[in-house]
Amino acid sequence: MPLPKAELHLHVEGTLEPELAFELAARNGVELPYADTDDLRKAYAFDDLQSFLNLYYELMAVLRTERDFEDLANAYLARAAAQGVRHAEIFFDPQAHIARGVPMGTVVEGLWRALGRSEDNHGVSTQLIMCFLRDESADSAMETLRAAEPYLDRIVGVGLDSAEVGHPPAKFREVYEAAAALGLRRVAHAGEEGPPEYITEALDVLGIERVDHGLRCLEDPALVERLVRERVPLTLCPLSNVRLRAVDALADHPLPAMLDAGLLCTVNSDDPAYFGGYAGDNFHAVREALGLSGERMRELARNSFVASFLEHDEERRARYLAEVDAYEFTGN
Ligand code: HPA
Ligand SMILES: [Zn+2]
Repeated sequence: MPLPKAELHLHVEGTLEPELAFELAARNGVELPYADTDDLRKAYAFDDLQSFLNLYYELMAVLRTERDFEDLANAYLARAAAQGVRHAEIFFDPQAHIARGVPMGTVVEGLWRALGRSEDNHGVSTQLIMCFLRDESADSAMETLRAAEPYLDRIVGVGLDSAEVGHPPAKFREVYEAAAALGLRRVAHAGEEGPPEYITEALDVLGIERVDHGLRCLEDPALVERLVRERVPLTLCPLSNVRLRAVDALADHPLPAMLDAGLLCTVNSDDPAYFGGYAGDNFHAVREALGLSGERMRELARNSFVASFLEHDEERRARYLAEVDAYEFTGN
């Protein structure tokens, strides 16, 4: 049995495996510019975030109907459950679908067909976090928030993703204020490729409660001190960092130093179909490459539940934490 964990940084569109991409392409009559799944997999060699995003947006063309989004989410939830994920807070990118003529309702209702039954079908509790594309305009983000208003009972919070450099968080001040006024939780990608100043700005201007990635905080000791003092969680994605060349190799990942510094680090998969693994694969990989002890692994699992948005159900959080404490260490 794998170590119980929460997944807090997972783009549902990034769980689109090549086999499902071809199946949905055939179902929807979408032509993919790849001969077969092997040919597609050859395109999974990235130099940086943008080279990944190009393929990520291209493959989304196969997602068209509610059933497509339902199938995508169910495929993820089955894999996540098998790797010990007990709770998942799942990002989605509505602007990338709306731009292709797929309405917000199709995306949210389709995902909900899987998420609404996830506890019964997969034993995984879920929440949805709607991300804005930071390389699109602030007006577009605000329109997206308005389009989501009929679905807010299904959305716990907002996030910010896509190409980071050149798109500082403050661009989205008003939309985050509007999201807060609607009672939504707030997170943002910051310090993945962008500078540590973007992390500070996301905290101060956007009022975020968790930092997605946040790796580059290490360049600013005062910021590290603040993140420790304020117990701000970081959702790290180690296999993603290797594939997008934020670190040279997993053995060089600063996770152990970050834990030693007292940062509230969590380990997540980001875009598992593209980066070589799901949540349990990331746990296993850091344990092997960095020689983490069982107690360190347990700390990461505990952190994932501590950092999750389970304030509406503290009993559940306590139950998950008790599962971590009771876990007998053999693998991950
Ligand atoms: O890793 C990521 N970073 C930024 N945007 C993204 N959108 C999907 N995955 C990512
Ligand atoms: Zn991400």
